[in-house]
Amino acid sequence: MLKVNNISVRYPGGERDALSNVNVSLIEGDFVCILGKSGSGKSTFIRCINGLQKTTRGEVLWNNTSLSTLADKQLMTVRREIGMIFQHFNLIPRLTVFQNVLTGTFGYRSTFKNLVGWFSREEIKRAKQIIADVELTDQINRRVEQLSGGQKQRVGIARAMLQNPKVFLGDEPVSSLDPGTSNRIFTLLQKMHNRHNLLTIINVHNVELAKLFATRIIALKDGEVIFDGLPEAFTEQEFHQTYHSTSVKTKVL
Ligand SMILES: Nc1ncnc2c1ncn2[C@@H]1O[C@H](COP(=O)(O)OP(=O)(O)OP(=O)(O)O)[C@@H](O)[C@H]1O
Repeated sequence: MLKVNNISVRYPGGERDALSNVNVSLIEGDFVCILGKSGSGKSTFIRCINGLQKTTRGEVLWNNTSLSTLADKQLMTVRREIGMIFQHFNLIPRLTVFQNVLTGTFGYRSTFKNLVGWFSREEIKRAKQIIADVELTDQINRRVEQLSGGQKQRVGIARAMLQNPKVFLGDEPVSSLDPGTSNRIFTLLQKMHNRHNLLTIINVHNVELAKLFATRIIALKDGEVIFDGLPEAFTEQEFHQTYHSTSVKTKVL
């Protein structure tokens, strides 16, 4: 489904590669957590996967099609199948839960319909169902700026789900949330993941969460993959290598 083929990224003016020779193949059903210290390349990796960041070398293939060969419009079609959630939620604060969730349909609609805010009966029904799935029915008409962080992330998840995605990408979606709320958000992500047989890829700083929820862990260090395997194989030693040690030793299981 997703093949990351020996990619490297060097930002303009950068002294070293932000990502270096990364090779990964992922399929639907994989729930992948990306671990690594700040600056190890996690966000750059996510941005390469959805085509927001061009690679300096190598290529990202979705179902055997290289992102680098796609025109902007085709890239938008690929992105429509990728639901994104963000650390700072990226919602429209003055709009309600319902209105924010409905923006998840925008990739499928004409600019005119988006501008005038016309939604079909089917879109409205689905939005209400998904809001119920994330347990926010009682908040549906509240402005998003009045919600807690955990509730905002639920809105983010609902908006992404309305896109009908095949892939769920999260760039540190629980970094600003407390441990209990983070756990509940991951539980919800896992529920959506299993129900729709998604490919889920989440950057996370919390190793415990990764070990609890991921089916596969990838650890980055200085832009290189130093671990790729099952959560139970990510032991104290791998933890130390990822977050403390200066030497880079790859372990792919
Ligand atoms: N737009 C940019 N221009 C130049 N350098 C960048 C840019 N974005 C990231 N970098 C550099 O690339 C490297 C990887 O950054 P990236 O944001 O991918 O790391 P990260 O693991 O996601 O970090 P964090 O956990 O702090 O979000 C870092 O050295 C960073 O300074």
